[in-house]
Amino acid sequence: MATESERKERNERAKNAILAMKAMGIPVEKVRPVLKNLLKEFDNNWGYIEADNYSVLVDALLALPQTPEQDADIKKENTVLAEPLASARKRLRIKEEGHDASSSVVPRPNSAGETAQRKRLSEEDTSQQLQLSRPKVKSFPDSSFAEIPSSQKDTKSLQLQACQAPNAQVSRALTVAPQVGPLVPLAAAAAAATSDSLTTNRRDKRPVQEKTCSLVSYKDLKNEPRNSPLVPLIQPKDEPTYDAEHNFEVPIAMIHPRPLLTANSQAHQDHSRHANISGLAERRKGKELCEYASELTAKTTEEKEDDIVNIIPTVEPVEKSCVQSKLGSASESSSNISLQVVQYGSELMAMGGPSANGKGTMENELENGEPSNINSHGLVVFNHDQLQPDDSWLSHDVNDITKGEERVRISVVNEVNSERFPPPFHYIPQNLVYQNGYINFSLARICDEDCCADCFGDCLSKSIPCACARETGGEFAYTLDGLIKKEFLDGCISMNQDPQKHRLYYCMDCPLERTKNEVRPEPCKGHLVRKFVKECWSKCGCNKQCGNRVVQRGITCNLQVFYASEAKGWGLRTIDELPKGAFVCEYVGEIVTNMELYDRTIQTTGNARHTYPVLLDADWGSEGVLKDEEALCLDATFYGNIGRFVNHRCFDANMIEIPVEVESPDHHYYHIAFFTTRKVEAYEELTWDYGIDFSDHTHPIKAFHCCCGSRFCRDMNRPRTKSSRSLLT
Ligand SMILES: C[S@@+](CC[C@H](N)C(=O)[O-])C[C@H]1O[C@@H](n2cnc3c(N)ncnc32)[C@H](O)[C@@H]1O
Repeated sequence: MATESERKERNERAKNAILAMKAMGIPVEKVRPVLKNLLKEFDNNWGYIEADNYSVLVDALLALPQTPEQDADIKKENTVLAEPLASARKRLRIKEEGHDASSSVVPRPNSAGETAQRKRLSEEDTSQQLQLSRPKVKSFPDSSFAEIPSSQKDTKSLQLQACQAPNAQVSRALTVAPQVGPLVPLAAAAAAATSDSLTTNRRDKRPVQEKTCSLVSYKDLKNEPRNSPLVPLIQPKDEPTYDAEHNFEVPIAMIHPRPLLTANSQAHQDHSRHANISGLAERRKGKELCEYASELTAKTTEEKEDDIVNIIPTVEPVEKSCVQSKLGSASESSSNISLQVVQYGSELMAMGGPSANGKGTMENELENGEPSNINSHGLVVFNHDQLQPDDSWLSHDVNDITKGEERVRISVVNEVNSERFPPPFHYIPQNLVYQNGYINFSLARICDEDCCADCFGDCLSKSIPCACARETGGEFAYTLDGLIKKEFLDGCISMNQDPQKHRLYYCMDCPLERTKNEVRPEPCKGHLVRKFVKECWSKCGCNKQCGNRVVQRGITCNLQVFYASEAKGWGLRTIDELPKGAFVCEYVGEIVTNMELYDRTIQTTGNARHTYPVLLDADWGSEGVLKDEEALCLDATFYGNIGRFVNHRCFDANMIEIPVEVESPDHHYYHIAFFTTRKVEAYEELTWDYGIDFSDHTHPIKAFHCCCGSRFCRDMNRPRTKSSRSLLT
């Protein structure tokens, strides 16, 4: 048994080794298994490992495969560490024979601790940093945004771009971005835009003569089964529920190392930069580094060999069913190590192949708390996927896809197939201006009658509603329980389900049509005028806990990203039961102008998986002629929140999108907030109606075949089940 002081000393030495490697740009998780094996190999003799600035360790690490090809070669071996260990042993032998030939084997670190190879790496890093802040999408053939009439025909104001079904093998095409300039946070955009903003106009609207939209009642509704009166909403049939028992613990977040050796990944670059600027991420990394170090040394002793992986509990449990399904087959996974190459656009990236339970071994290990690949000596043999230098950027944190950006953790599970993570994107908790969108958050634009400067505490507790309730007819939209009021909610549901009963505005000069054809735009197809919720904000006197501040407080429900089905791909579900009218999350993305969206769309490849830009047109009708920079939408393809995982359900979705005004009285910009349309069971999938017109065959981009499972499904070409066929007859 090691004494306490020996253990401490080992911890210290392991930490130093890891830090030394980290300083050279080698991530912790790459160092860990190699160091572990070296210690085993050298009978815990640290002297060998520390000699010559850890030269044995450096050599072993540099001998690891750096490319998928090398990887594939070494894959023939049973253990990927065989070669580095052999090389380390050879070095040691040479050393013991008195010939330090390290420089002829691998270039030694120079005084700055940098080998030629590492120097090349850091040069690559720098050149990547000089590239762009956002990825470019390849072109969608014939993908004119202008030709997106589906939601218009459906009378919903959400403009959705079709994207490829997620079960397609080739997903999105993230490549190096065009030089479009940095993202501008909303506050910065606002600051830059305040010079002309001093106005007391309630909405900063244009003069009356500019008003060019006229109120026209909606006719010409096509073919949808929406004439039916409001029907009681039904339980979705395709959304699994689980016997939830919250008594399992999951390991702490995976570390996201500084990426190495990526040839062409802009998203990779962004990912690491994003992680670096996050104080929380840094703190986590520091914590994990120490944990890795102590875990490593603790496990190199005889007495700990059987206990290779520590389970570090986190605060968030996952449901029993998920974990149980993995536990069942974890032990089989060690024999099933394969390399799967997945194409992302033009880039080939190696990803961990599935284990017997359909999951990567690392994932099994992390989630089960069991090392999935322990050899006869009790050593952890890391699979290729765990050692791939360039797949780290692909990895979402399965324990918290938000990476600490939200108040709650949101885990990722896949109980269906071996897809480990959703495609990469940057998690942002709030909308960010991409570039040209004009958004002005100046206090001066909010006049006194548009806020409740004299309020104190909680506006909802007052007998007379404050000024902020005026937008919603003098009554607050929220109940004391923080739910959206039934009448308000039912009004919104009815607008979606029965649009013909509601007003449509037709722009004289529609921004959407302008993007399609600037010279000769087609007539406006019409926009629904939606009801807004107005929340109290910073110019109000109430406090942050005021009941009229719900959306701005962010996500509070326990949610989970899960693999919904092969047909639909990833989805979002609630872990707890939710009452009707509960705020779930916002749809967050980059705020782009319709012109910018159009440019993006025409750069997108035909087979890219594209998330759905959502048009912010809820108040276009009352705004006169909108300038390009005022006609906005949200694109969550590259930057988004969990809202991007919400799948579509025709007609009776359990969530609805409601426009919420928070910082700006200007309804060009607002928040799109999802509220439940009914009680939602624990582990039920959360869905919303995208408003797609599946019968619109003139659309240049084919919509997915809807597998929503609703008896009101509008997609006549959907894959039919027996029961849905019988419903039609
Ligand atoms: C906004 S994304 C939703 C998240 C997506 N499932 C994923 O894996 O990232 C929209 C895409 O999800 C898929 N999808 C959403 N709802 C669907 C449905 N009812 N039936 C089939 N596919 C659906 C389609 O591929 C669609 O293009």
